[in-house]
Amino acid sequence: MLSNIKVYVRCRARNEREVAENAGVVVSVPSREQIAVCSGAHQRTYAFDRVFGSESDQESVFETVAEPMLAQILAGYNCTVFAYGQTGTGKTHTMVGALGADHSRLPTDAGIIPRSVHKLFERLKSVPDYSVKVSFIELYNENVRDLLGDESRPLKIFDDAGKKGVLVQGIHEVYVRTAAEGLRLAAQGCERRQVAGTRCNELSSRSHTVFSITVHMRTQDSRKMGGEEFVKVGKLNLVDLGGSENISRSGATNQRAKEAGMINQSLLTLGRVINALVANSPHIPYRESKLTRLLQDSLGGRTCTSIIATLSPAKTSLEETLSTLEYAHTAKSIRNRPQVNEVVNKKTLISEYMDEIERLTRDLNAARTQNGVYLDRASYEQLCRESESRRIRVEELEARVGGQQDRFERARERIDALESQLELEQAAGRELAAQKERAEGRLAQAVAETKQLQSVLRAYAETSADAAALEGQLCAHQKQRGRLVRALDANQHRWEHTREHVTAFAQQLDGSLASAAAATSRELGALWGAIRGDLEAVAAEMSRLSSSSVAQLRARSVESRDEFTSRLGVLDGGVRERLGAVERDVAAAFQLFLERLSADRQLVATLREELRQRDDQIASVRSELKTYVEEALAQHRLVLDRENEELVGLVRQTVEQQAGRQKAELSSVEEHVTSVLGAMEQMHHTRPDVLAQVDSRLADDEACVATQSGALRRRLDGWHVVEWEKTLARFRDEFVAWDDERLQQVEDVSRQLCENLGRLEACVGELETKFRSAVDLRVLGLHELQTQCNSVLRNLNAELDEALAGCAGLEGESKMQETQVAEAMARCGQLSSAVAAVRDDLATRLERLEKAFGGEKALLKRSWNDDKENVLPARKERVLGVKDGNARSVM
Ligand SMILES: Nc1ncnc2c1ncn2[C@@H]1O[C@H](COP(=O)(O)OP(=O)(O)OP(=O)(O)O)[C@@H](O)[C@H]1O
Repeated sequence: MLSNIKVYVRCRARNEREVAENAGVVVSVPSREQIAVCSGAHQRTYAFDRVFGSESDQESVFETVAEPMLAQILAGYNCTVFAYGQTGTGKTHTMVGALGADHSRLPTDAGIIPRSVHKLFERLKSVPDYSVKVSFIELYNENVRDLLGDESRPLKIFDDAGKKGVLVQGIHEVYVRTAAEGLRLAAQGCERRQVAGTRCNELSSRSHTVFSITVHMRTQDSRKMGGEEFVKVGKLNLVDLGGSENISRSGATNQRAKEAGMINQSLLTLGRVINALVANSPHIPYRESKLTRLLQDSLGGRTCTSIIATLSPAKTSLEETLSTLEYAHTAKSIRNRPQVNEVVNKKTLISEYMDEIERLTRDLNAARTQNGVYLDRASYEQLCRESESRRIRVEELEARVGGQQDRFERARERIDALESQLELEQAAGRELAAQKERAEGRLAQAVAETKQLQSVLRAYAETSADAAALEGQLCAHQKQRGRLVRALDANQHRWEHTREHVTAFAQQLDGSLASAAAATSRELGALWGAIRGDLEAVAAEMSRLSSSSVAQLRARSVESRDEFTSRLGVLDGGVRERLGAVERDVAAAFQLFLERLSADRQLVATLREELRQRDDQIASVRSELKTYVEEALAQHRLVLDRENEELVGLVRQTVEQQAGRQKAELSSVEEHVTSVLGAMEQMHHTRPDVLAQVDSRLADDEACVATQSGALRRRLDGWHVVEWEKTLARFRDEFVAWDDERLQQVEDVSRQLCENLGRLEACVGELETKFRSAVDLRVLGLHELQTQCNSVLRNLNAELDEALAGCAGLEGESKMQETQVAEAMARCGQLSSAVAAVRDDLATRLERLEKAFGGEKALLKRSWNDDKENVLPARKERVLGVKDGNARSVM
């Protein structure tokens, strides 16, 4: 039945290079079966069996493309999946993907090959008897190379006329019993594959590869086959084509350009084959390239085929994308005629065995007729293949040992890295310890300062009694000072009073003087009136009297004058007396005032002296207090120094103890590392021994083979053919058993090595964990210490703040007291200067009064003397003249 080959498209997301180039996206997936490409203003849409966008994962691709094929393989069909596309679009990712280190499990990114192997073995669980073999070849520069066998020998492709297919001569097909084995071989083949970095792909495949899985299944179908047993064969070819590459764009040169040229050439032929198939051309150019020869059966043949075309969405790959889509679209029209492979029944098998016996008989005859061991070509080739297989096995084991050596090296490198990390950690630890020491130093300093402050506070507290006493003294002095100030105030009062008194006295004096002057002028007026009356009476009498009586009158006048003189004398005496009394009063008042003044002066001097004494006392108390505090501070500083030293010693001791502990831990870790390194070294040294052991075992094997073949040769002489057949069969069995045993031994050695490595890795892991936990523990310890230090520092700071606040309060109080004292002193000074000013003012006023009084007294005296000397005689003369005139007129 004809069926079209299935074509799928997978478009990945933009890769890093395309993102860096800011390449636009020209591909979109409108539906599960369609893909659209924008080419300028045009958009082209292509339909396929399924389109996978960038979001689709490996599992969905496998489930859609490859999983359905597994059922067909188990039904006895040949199936092929191949990936086609521009370089770097994800062919290898789709076909191989991730293989992982543990081949018994599938990584998430596992591609079609590993998933097919796993799924196949899962499905085969229901098949009673089966065998699975895999092969892996690559087509590199038009040479077929065996990726599981000898790569250096190119394989030949020839047509298998009987089976109507293409055979690869000498291909190494390895039987696998588990999926893990299949994956291991796939990984081994991938490692051997030709890859190189190009501008488009860092790990570009430079070849086409075919990974084939062949399944033989023994089944029994009573209905169809008449109960006969038969063997069914199915085959899955998984092809990862090399990427088509625009050499001018990829910038490939030399070897890379040659590889790209070869890949492009074979892909071109593939395209021509596809076109010819689609066009139903009578000639299909399969033989034009080895690729098309290998894929001959998959393209237009009896195989179920699927193609996955891979694309980049970037605008920069538009040309290649369109070309790939055209290619894939054309391939959709290829029609295959899938057929079940021929089943092999028992008869066929017997006839195959007969052929084998015949071949062996030919060997026997050849051995009989010639000296030495002679085999026919097929047996020889079989033996060669077996020997080659053993050689490959040895190579594999060597590679495994090499791999293990690499792992050893890596483990050693890890240990080196761990050691250097350890050193770094140690340095970091040292740095941390130094930091801790510094922090502790700061802490110690803070503690010392705090203690100092505390001791100062204690000193304050301890000396509080003395300070209180001193404060009491200070208070007493201040009270005394207050008293003095009050006394000064009282004194000022008294001064005020005295001043008022002096003013009143001066006014009184003024009044007395004024009344004395008024009395004197009154008396003088009365005297003058009396004299005038007398003179007028004398003049009247003189005018009446005769001149005779002039003498009489003259006598009377003399009498009057005498009387007047005596009356004047009386008046003078009275005035003098009054003036003397005033003078006495003034002198007494002055005396009193001076006495009071001197008493006040004395009082002021006493007060001043007292004030000075108080000030001296305050100063002495203050200096005493200062000395006391200084002494207390010095004492406490000594105590603090001692405590500080003790604390530093304690901290140092703790740090040393901790450092010792850490050192011990580190040295134990180092010892552990050294022991592990020693063990590794030992293993490293014993590795050649193990290899030598393997070699010697192999040599033994070879010797054994030689012995066996000698024995065989000896036995062959004279043996009957039937016996020979039996012996040969036995020998084969023995050989297989012996070979298995040897392989087992080698595998044991290898397992042992693996176990050692595992132990070593566990040891390294343990060491690493231990080291990490030690480091973590240390870091934790340091963190705790830091937290403790921080909290202690915080507490100390709080205490310090409190202490400082207390000190500030005390200082404030003391300053306030000092200010009060200073203010009081300033007030005293002001008062004393005010007192001095008042005193000076009073003295000036007294002086001025004295001067005024003295001037007035002198003026009064002068005017009195003047009057007495000038005015009174003139008046007297005038009176006498008037008296004389009167007397004359009388006469
Ligand atoms: N669908 C995808 N999802 C995630 N990564 C992808 C996808 N397709 C390709 N890649 C990544 O792109 C890079 C190139 O892919 P890959 O090697 O499979 O390309 P290629 O077509 O095989 O190239 P070449 O032809 O040069 O060998 C790889 O790193 C691969 O992991």
